[in-house]
Amino acid sequence: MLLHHRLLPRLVFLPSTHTSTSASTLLRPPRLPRHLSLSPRFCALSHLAAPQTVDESDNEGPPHGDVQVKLALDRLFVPPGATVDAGDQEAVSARVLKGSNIVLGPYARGDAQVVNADFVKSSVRPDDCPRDGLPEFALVGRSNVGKSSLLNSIVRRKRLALTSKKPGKTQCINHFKVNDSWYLVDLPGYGYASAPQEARTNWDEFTRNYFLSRESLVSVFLLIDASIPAKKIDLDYASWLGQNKVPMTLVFTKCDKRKKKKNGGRRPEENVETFQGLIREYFEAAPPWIMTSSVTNQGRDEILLHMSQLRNYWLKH
Ligand SMILES: Nc1nc2c(ncn2[C@@H]2O[C@H](COP(=O)(O)OP(=O)(O)OP(=O)(O)O)[C@@H](O)[C@H]2O)c(=O)[nH]1
Ligand SMILES: [Mg+2]
Repeated sequence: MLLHHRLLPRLVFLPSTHTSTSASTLLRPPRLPRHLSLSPRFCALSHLAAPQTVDESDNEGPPHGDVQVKLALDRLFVPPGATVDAGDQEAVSARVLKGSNIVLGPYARGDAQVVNADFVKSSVRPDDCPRDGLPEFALVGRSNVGKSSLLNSIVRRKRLALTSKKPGKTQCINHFKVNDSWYLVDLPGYGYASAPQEARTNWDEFTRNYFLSRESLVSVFLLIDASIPAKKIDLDYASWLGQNKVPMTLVFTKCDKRKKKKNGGRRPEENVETFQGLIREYFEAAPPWIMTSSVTNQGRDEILLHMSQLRNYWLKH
């Protein structure tokens, strides 16, 4: 079993019981086999979250009283080691990171600042990646979604990772070491329509092999462009990560883009809400998500705190 699977308790898929609407049918990821629903290993950690009921009655009538508390808590990501008291919603909401559903737990400590960051190497095969076993986070998403820009924003450097207006800029698995103790990994994007089919498939396979084989991978950060409506390819990617039990955080990018007309008439917050609604149908519990902008640095400190708690938990277990 890969070490990083220990961070999975809240990222288990659930086959959807909802009836389809026309919008969600268009974007619906493939149905998941039943055996991927909650396993005993994950149940052992279910005290971390309020219990969830998934029968059809959940859809009947407006939530009220205890039910409302329960539904709200179900939408939070409660990190390993944290407990949530369903009767103390105020205390819980004080621990939720701004622009996210991520609750700050006991593993978030004072190591969430970037002191130094260096490019280490580009690898063309998962086997070529650094072998020092330090924990790492991989940034993946459609070409041009802003992976390299987010990396630069996180480490407060303008050009540590190369960015471009043209999709397809990043090639290979690029490792950047932060504070001499953990890695940020910049990856090639998926879904670049102008790339030759063969090259596109190879990069995709290459990235997915890395996710499946890399023992020091703490979590994948799947970037979604919040300035445009939800794309099926992103839901499919999230679905694939879930089916393969790869821990993930959804990172919404370009949240500074507010020109309604240019962005199909919808604000980033609306696109984020829609994406979450679609993804909720397939997860037993909400995956962690966070809103960011590499232009305003929105979400930068919050991402660092989230990474810190995941890393500290990973190192201790
Ligand atoms: N407004 C805005 N633009 C952004 C943001 N992040 C990235 N961009 C722009 O989006 C374009 C692509 O950014 P990159 O960081 O190169 O994207 P990438 O995902 O690394 O792309 P590939 O390496 O080609 O897969 C660049 O023109 C960036 O300036 C953001 O948060 N807000
Ligand atoms: Mg890039």
